[in-house]
Amino acid sequence: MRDTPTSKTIRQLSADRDQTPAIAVRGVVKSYDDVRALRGISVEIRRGDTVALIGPNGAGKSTFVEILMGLRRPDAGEVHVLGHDVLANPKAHVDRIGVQLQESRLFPKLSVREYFNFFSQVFPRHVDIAALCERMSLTPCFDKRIGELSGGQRQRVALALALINDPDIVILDEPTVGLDPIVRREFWRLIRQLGDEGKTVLFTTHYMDEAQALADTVLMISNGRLVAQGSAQHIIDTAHSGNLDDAYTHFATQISLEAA
Ligand SMILES: Nc1ncnc2c1ncn2[C@@H]1O[C@H](COP(=O)(O)OP(=O)(O)OP(=O)(O)O)[C@@H](O)[C@H]1O
Repeated sequence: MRDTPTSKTIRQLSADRDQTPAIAVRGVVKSYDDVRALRGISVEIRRGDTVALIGPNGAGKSTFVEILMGLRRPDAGEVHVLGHDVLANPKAHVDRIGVQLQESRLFPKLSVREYFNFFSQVFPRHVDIAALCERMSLTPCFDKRIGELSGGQRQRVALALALINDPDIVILDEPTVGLDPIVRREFWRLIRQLGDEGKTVLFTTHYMDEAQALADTVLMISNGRLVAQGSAQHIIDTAHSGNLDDAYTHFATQISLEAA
């Protein structure tokens, strides 16, 4: 007799699938000619976690994120995103990821409406545009050009575009850079909401207070290596420092001295 799955086994299968890490990376190495950008990164990120990726300029953060997105191929290692083997099929996961570009990369002459229309055509599954605009407080600027908006509004457009396909993983590149303290806090609220909705959020930042305030897990990359990972408090305790700023300096300096 053919084995038909019961509803229990289907539920179990779906529960098992949900336990697949959002991101699982093992032994990832990447060089650009003689520059060793990543020197063996291994990390697992649980679904629904908010993760801050921090590290000095040139540490390898962008290379790491680009590999997760399937835009760059590592020289060695394994990369799984939402259970998909990214190296075997770099496109299988792309419609489940949302990426916030730096607002400065948006074309100033296009309107918010044109951007939203374009992005919603790109993705077969997308959220209700009017509701997304409302949530991002962009309804009054819907027909304005990007060049007419304030920095905070442009950044909200960039975040909204990352959410258009209702992604499971949201990647944010320095989401609050250049924003005033009030708008920055507003962004923190929006990012927390994404976590509350069960989305996995991975953001890069140079602001330690931001990493501390938002992240369940902080990944600290220095010179192509993952030098610390865990909650902000765990990293602070490991470095025997009083705050994340000092812990960051501690680990980054340690690695620079080892590399010298
Ligand atoms: N396309 C490339 N060709 C050659 N070298 C590169 C390329 N992209 C990055 N690199 C080098 O690889 C190293 C890691 O760069 P990466 O951009 O990943 O670091 P980052 O942590 O994102 O830096 P930043 O915070 O400045 O954006 C750096 O030494 C950088 O100069």
